[in-house]
Amino acid sequence: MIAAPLPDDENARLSTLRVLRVLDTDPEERFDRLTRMARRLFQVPIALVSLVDADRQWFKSAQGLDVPETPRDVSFCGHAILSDDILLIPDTHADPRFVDNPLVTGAPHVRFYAGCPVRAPSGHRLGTLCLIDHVPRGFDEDDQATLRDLAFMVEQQFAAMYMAMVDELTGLANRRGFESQAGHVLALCRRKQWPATMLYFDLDHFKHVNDRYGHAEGDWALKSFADILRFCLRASDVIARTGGDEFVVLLSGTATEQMSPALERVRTQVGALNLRAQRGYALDFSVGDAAMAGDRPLTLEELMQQADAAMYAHKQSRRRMG
Ligand SMILES: Nc1nc2c(ncn2[C@@H]2O[C@H](COP(=O)(O)OP(=O)(O)OP(=O)(O)O)[C@@H](O)[C@H]2O)c(=O)[nH]1
Repeated sequence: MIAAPLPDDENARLSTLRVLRVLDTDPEERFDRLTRMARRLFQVPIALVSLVDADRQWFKSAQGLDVPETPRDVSFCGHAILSDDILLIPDTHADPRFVDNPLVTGAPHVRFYAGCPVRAPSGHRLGTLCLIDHVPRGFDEDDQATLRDLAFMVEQQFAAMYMAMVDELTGLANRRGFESQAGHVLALCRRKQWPATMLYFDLDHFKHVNDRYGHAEGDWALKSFADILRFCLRASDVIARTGGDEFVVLLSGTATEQMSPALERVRTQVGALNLRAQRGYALDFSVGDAAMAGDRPLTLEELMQQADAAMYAHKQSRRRMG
């Protein structure tokens, strides 16, 4: 058996999957309708919407299969997300990548597989719409076109989820996405009595960038700052653009005294960007923090309010200093 290599965009792909907050959610009719349709149209026993997570493939919708997930290293879909086109295995017994795969030699005895990648609007391939049969079979151009159409309909459902949770300009979570993700992470911290720190960033004199250099330049600055946050923080930190030039970050398992290196990295990268880009203005920000100690639980709203107030105080003090 040959396990699939990781796609080049694996980190960004996984963070898109996290932002969607779709993993381990209940079945939904809008996806089940499409897998039912696929099973009927192609006369196959199994049709799935599979999402490829770090170590597993998890099924958002499964017709004809009773397990909610399988390990990633045995998954066919891990291979299918490596390209934009359909992965077609007419007979697994004739394919050295799959002939001794446990999903072939044991249940569900995959003999035929066709998987069409399903992308988020950002372009990252999240998983597939796939068909499985217990006997080898052909799959002509017409079948492939139909599978692509159905996969497109699955993509539209993910696009709707994505738009509700993601800031289109920067690809970070939006306010709603942040509240959903951060709420979940904070609940985990409270349960485990881990500390957490919230950072609230607001760009300085950003209106001036828009007014003087134009909206497109303002957009570039916002995207650049978002990239810096992504680069400087851990994949497990929740990062969002919650308003025009406002960004928030929830660092989980991090006490206030441990968050300074992360903040220093952000400062250093913003300084480096200003030197490198020479756009005629210097990007700068005010920032406030709020901490939750492991033994003193706070709500997300309380943390956000405290961090916002601290940011405002920082901005005022910078203004006074000129
Ligand atoms: N280019 C661009 N600008 C935006 C976007 N959303 C909001 N803005 C602008 O962001 C600016 C936010 O300005 P403010 O927060 O009021 O003020 P500021 O100039 O940053 O001032 P201080 O925060 O007090 O330093 C406004 O000019 C908005 O029009 C966007 O998506 N793209």
